[in-house]
Amino acid sequence: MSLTVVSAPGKVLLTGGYLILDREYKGLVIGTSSRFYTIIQPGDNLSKIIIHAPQFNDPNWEYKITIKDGLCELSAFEKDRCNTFIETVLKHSLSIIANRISSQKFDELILKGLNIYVIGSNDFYSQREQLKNSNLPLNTTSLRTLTPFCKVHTTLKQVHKTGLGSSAAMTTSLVAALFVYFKCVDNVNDDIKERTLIHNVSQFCHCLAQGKVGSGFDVSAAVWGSHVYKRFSPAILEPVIKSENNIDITVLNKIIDPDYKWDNQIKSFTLPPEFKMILAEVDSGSNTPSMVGKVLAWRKANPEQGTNKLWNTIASNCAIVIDNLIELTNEYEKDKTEYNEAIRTCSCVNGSTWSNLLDKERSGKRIFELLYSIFTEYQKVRQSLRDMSNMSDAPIEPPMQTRLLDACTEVPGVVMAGVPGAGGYDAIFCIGIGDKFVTQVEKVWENWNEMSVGPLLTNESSEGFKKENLENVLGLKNFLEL
Ligand SMILES: Nc1ncnc2c1ncn2[C@@H]1O[C@H](COP(=O)(O)OP(=O)(O)O)[C@@H](O)[C@H]1O
Ligand SMILES: C[C@@](O)(CCOP(=O)(O)OP(=O)(O)O)CC(=O)O
Repeated sequence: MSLTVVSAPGKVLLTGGYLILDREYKGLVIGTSSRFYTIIQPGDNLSKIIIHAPQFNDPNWEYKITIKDGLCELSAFEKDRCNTFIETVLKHSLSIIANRISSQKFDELILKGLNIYVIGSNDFYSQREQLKNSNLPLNTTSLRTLTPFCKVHTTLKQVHKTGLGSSAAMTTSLVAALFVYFKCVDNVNDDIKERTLIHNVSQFCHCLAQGKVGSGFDVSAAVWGSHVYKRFSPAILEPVIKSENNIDITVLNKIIDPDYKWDNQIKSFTLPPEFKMILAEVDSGSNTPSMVGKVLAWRKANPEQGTNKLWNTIASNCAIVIDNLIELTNEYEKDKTEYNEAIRTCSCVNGSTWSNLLDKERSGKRIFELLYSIFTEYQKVRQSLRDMSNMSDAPIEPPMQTRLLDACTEVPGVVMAGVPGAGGYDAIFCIGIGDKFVTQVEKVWENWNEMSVGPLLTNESSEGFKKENLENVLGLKNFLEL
C-alpha cells in the first residue's frame, strides 16, 4: 500500500530573539531531536480527507474537497470544529500541487480521498500531568518510561505546549508529505530546489494561518534544521497575505517557486563535538504575555533609550558566540586529541574559572580562549536581555528565571544557559560540554523550589524535514489501522 511519512524537527532559538524580526540581524536556531510526523495513506471515501491527531481527546477533522478553477475548496463535515493550520495547509498545498502536476495524476489520488495522521514527539507537549497521575517524579527517568507519542489526555486547545514550535513543524511536515504523496517532488531529502519549494509553501501557509508574517525562523528550522538565520523580506509574501480570501493562484505559484526572489539566508550549523543542549519547561505560575508587540513598540517609541545601540550590542555579542562555536568545530578537525583533552579539563570546572587556563603556555590554549569567550559573551547577551526587560517592561529574562539560569551556569561544564526565543517564564535551555553537567543540571532542576522545572528529553539534531521509513520510527506504526 502506498504510504508516505515525513518528519520535521522542532526548534530552539538560542540567540537573536526580537533582533531577527529585522533583516539587519541574524539568529542562531537549533533543530531538535523531537520531530513532528505526518503520515498519508489513500482514503476509502470519495474526495474525503480525514485528519487524525490520535494523541488528543478530540482526535479527528474531516473535510470534503472540491476543485474549482484550479483552486481547492475544503468544507468541514462538522462546521464548528476547525484547525486553521491544517485547513490552510491542505487548501493551499493542494491548489499548488494541482497546478504543478497533470490533472489525471492529481484526480487519481484525490478521488480516493486521503487518510492523514499528524503526530508529535512527546516533548512538544508537557507531560507533567501524565507523570503526576502515575505518581512519577518530574525527571528524565520518568519521561523515558512513557511510550513514544503518548496520549496527552486533553484536547488540542487545552494542551500545554513546551515551545518547540509544534505549528511550524506540523505545517512543514504536512506540506512536504502532501508534495511527496502526490509525487510533485522526487528527491526531497537531497534536492535543494525541492527543499526550497517546500520551505516557500510552508512559510506562506504558516504566515497565513497565524495571521501575520513573523520572522519565520521556526519554519526555517523545520525545513533546514540548525542554522544561522537571516529572515526573508516580509514584502515577498505581501501580495498573497493581504488578499487572504481571494488568493490569485498564478501570483501564488510565482511566489512559492524556488527561483523566486526570496532573500532569506541560511548558514548551516551544528554544535561543536562534545557539546550538548538540554531543555526544560518551567511552570512558574506566571503566564508570559504576548511580548513581541510590547518590545517592538517600546523600541520604536524610545530611540533615546539607546535601543538601536542595545540591538547592535546584542548582535555583536551573539556574533562572537556563533563565530566561536564554529571555530571550535574547526579546532576539533585540526587536532581531535588536543580538543578532547581541553574539553575534559573545562568540563570539570565552572566556566568563570576557564580564564585561569589562559595564562599558561599549554596546548589547546585557543580552545580555552574560545570556550571562555563564549561563556562571557553569552553572559553579556543575558545582561542586555535583562536591560531590555527592565526598559520595555516585558519579562524577557525575569528575575525568577535569572536565579535559575545563574544556578545552572554555576555547574561545571556549562557554557551557556538562557531563555530561548522571545524569553519569558516558560522555558530554559542549557548548553554544556562533557557528560557530567547533564546530571548535575538536572539535579538543580529537580530540587528547585521557587518554581517547578520539568526537563525535556530532546537534544540538538541538525537535520531538517525528511522523508522517513515508517519501520524506522519507534512507536509510529501503532497508530495506523493497517
Ligand atoms: N498534534 C497536532 N495535531 C493537529 N494540529 C496541531 C497539533 N499540534 C499543533 N497543531 C496546530 O498548531 C497550533 C498551535 O500553534 P501555536 O499556538 O503557534 O503553537 P507553537 O508555539 O507550538 O507553534 C494548534 O492550534 C494546531 O492548529
Ligand atoms: C521574538 C521572536 O524573535 C522569537 C520568538 O521565539 P519563540 O521561540 O518564543 O517563538 P514562538 O514559539 O513562536 O513563541 C519572534 C519571531 O522571530 O518571530
